[in-house]
Amino acid sequence: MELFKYMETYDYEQVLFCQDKESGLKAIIVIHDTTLGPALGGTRMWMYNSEEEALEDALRLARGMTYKNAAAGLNLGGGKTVIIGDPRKDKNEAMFRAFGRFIQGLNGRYITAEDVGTTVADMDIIYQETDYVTGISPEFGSSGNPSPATAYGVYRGMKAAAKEAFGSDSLEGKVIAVQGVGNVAYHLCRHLHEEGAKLIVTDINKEAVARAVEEFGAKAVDPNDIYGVECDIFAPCALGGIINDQTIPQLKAKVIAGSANNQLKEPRHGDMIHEMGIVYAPDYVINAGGVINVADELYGYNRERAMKKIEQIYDNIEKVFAIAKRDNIPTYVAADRMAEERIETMRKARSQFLQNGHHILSRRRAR
Ligand SMILES: NC(=O)C1=CN([C@@H]2O[C@H](COP(=O)(O)OP(=O)(O)OC[C@H]3O[C@@H](n4cnc5c(N)ncnc54)[C@H](O)[C@@H]3O)[C@@H](O)[C@H]2O)C=CC1
Ligand SMILES: CC(C)CC(=O)C(=O)O
Repeated sequence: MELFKYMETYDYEQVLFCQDKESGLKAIIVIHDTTLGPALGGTRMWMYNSEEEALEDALRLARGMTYKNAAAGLNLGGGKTVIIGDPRKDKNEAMFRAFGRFIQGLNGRYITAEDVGTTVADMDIIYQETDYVTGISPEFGSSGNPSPATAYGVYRGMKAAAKEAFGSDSLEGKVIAVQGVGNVAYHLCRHLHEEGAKLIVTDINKEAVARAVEEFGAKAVDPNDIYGVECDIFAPCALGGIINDQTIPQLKAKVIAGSANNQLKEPRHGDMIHEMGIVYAPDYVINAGGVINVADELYGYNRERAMKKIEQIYDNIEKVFAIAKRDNIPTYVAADRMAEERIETMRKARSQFLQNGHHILSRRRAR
């Protein structure tokens, strides 16, 4: 990859490569855009096949956070970290302490939290070295694991998408195929089960599948079979890139609504599902519950306030559908438009010189 060319094309601000030999830390922090405020986005730990693959993932995820935070109405920019390694084997305290020091060095330009492969316990270690971490333990007055909040937001957004596709937002009796039943989807399945939906689940982790079968009466299928199952709604809740040339022809669902980041392999796949009449709830709009929850920590965490904002994901998804209809465009383009409009409006509103500029982190420091 020609990194600077790529950064220029998509307006990335900063890419940092961090290594610490003793602990084995190999991390890439990407800050995409800080127009709205400091960049907030989680840290993913994953067994990438190459450094190139890790860099590409970090770049895509960071840009997604700019759009996610803007669309959610947060005063935050977009960033993300990937740590190269196996989260089951390669973690150690020194690694997250070293990583925390790199974040502290950015002096608030980037704030981290959990993502795939990292946990509240990891964030607590990072917190030993930096103020700029969220999703830490409730004992520190924080919001803890963001996954239940993400799941609730996806549930709300899925209801809005169901209303668009079926004329009612009730999920009772709807058949919902869930790909990946990890941290987020476990809680999502609980909401869906409570509302009377019928669940079909898959995961490469057999224990996760067994839990969903036992607790929610879900039917299990093999990972490769999930795309083609007869269902009303497909909920991608594992990794990205799963709406692609191979999977689209298999889809039977009328709605795609799930937590995974970067669900469309390429933008043209968003066009393809649009032409098929599938109602697509754009990933970064529907899965913003977690970031809304952890962002509330910056004001002094208030669960009620955070949940109220997460409820609004229903309205945000409706807004996206309205823009898509108004401008006759696919929903993924409508979501980008909504986010870009907010960034541009705020860029203009905040363009005049201010001696002692105020931003979200100055509130945190004042406490
Ligand atoms: N945790 C959160 O609050 C947020 C998560 N997300 C996104 O949601 C997705 C899920 O996140 P988490 O639940 O936290 O991760 P997780 O790692 O707990 O769950 C993902 C599950 O997908 C399974 N999986 C992986 N590859 C699979 C495959 N090919 N087929 C079937 N299952 C597969 C894994 O075994 C795991 O159980 C990720 O894309 C993440 O970036 C987005 C916003 C917030
Ligand atoms: C706090 C996290 C849930 C934020 C993030 O990285 C995401 O939404 O993907």
